[in-house]
Amino acid sequence: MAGVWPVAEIRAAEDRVRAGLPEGSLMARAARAIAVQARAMLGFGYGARVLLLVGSGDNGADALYAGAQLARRGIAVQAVAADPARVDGAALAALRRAGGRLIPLERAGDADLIVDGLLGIGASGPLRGALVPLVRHASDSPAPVLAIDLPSGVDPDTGAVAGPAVRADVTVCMGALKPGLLVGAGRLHAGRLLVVDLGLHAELAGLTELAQPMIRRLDEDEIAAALLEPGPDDDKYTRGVVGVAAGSQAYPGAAQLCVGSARLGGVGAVRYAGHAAHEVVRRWPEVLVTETVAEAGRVQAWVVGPGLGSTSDAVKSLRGVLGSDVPAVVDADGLNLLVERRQLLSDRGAATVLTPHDREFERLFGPVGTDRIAAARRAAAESGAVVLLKGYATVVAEPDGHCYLNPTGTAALATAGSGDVLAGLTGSLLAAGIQPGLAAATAAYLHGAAGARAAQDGPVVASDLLPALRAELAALTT
Ligand SMILES: NC(=O)C1=CN([C@@H]2O[C@H](COP(=O)(O)OP(=O)(O)OC[C@H]3O[C@@H](n4cnc5c(N)ncnc54)[C@H](O)[C@@H]3O)[C@@H](O)[C@H]2O)[C@@H](O)CC1
Ligand SMILES: [K+]
Repeated sequence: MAGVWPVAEIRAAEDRVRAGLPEGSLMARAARAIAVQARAMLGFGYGARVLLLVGSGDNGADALYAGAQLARRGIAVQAVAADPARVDGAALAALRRAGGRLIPLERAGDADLIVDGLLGIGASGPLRGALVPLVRHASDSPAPVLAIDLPSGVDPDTGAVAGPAVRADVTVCMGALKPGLLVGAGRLHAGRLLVVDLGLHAELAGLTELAQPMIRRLDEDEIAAALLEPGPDDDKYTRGVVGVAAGSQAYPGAAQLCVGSARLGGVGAVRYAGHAAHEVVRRWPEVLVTETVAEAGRVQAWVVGPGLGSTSDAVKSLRGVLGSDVPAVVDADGLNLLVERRQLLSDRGAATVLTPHDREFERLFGPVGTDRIAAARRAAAESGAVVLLKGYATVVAEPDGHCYLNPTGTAALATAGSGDVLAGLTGSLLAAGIQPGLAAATAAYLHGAAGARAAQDGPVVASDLLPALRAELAALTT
């Protein structure tokens, strides 16, 4: 399990760990890890050329100490400083002793690797002053980029990028994951993530005295563990039945896609209620169909909304689902109908999962803004529902503030019908008995992984996600 920690908590944990160690040893550990990764990226040693971009804080000092280690191995190391008068003196002396040089940007030659040591967790606001041309230099260079702790220009807590920012191939993250590496534009800028163990995690757990970190990123093993496998005593009812109230005469495809994925989340059966019953049963003969939610019979969770439209029948379906005493996923048209009917949420006894994209979110809760985690948390607290805020990195927030940041996904998932598949899958995981926040996070993970899998074979349309989901589930559970 990977905890993700706000900068203030990481700093507090670092201070405690540092207090119990000899001076400089944390930074030495950081520098070693950076140098090892730099050499791995170079693929060769002697004669390679490395350019360090050096800021005025400890991020810059990390770069200089790592550069010193590289220079000792015969690598030609040049350093350019944002402000030469404010670089860490001891770190610069170490680089010079090892044969590295501080030069003005104009004299920087071609490099085989650029190390971004401009800003780490001390960053605040958009890049200022001399940092901007240095970041431009990195963007214009064909050399791969290793970012120390965080790509400079990315907000450590939110991932927001408000101006020029480093695009890293690899980010060597110090001690603990920061939200900015996993969410918003920051995720795109971070590239591949490696976390260096600085002994912070015990301190972080102790500081917060929480059973679970407030923000988490689930890994493959946790997803596999969340998926409940049927036992020998299970039948179709004990495994859970999911109800789908989606699609309409105008949008029968949304019903087919939503039901298509609802079949895959480990339930024993799927019930469909709506005006696309004919199309659903033609595509998926195993599904039990009715015209209305009231006629559908017992289910353990509902999905309502995809392709539902805004007719009086659509409103009836929404009321029927939210009036039930089982967990429900509300997506797409269901969310739009909720805007004028917020009472339906506050009257609920059972759990609700809302799955908005940004525009749907804005209609219900106001603008998302640059802090996607804070936005999802605010909406969850306000609505009492689990809020799954879709995006390149999907955020799932629970009403008490616990969050999951989804690590999977691909831009290829921004395609019509993709959300219908996500909603159906979330509903079936709920019906199978998984807790709402975990069900939403698991669905986002599987959906993202299925998208990436499907994208390997070419352009992705939503129907492709169904076989890819099956393959993903098989890979996880066998
Ligand atoms: N504290 C520790 O024990 C450790 C810290 N480490 C490194 O230290 C880093 C944090 O160091 P610092 O706290 O010195 O902070 P940073 O090195 O991130 O930068 C702080 C400096 O940048 C300037 N700055 C902030 N935002 C700016 C902006 N938008 N434009 C231009 N300048 C800006 C500030 O005025 C300040 O001088 C971590 O990210 C990590 O790389 C590691 O060495 C591991 C150990
Ligand atoms: K950096």
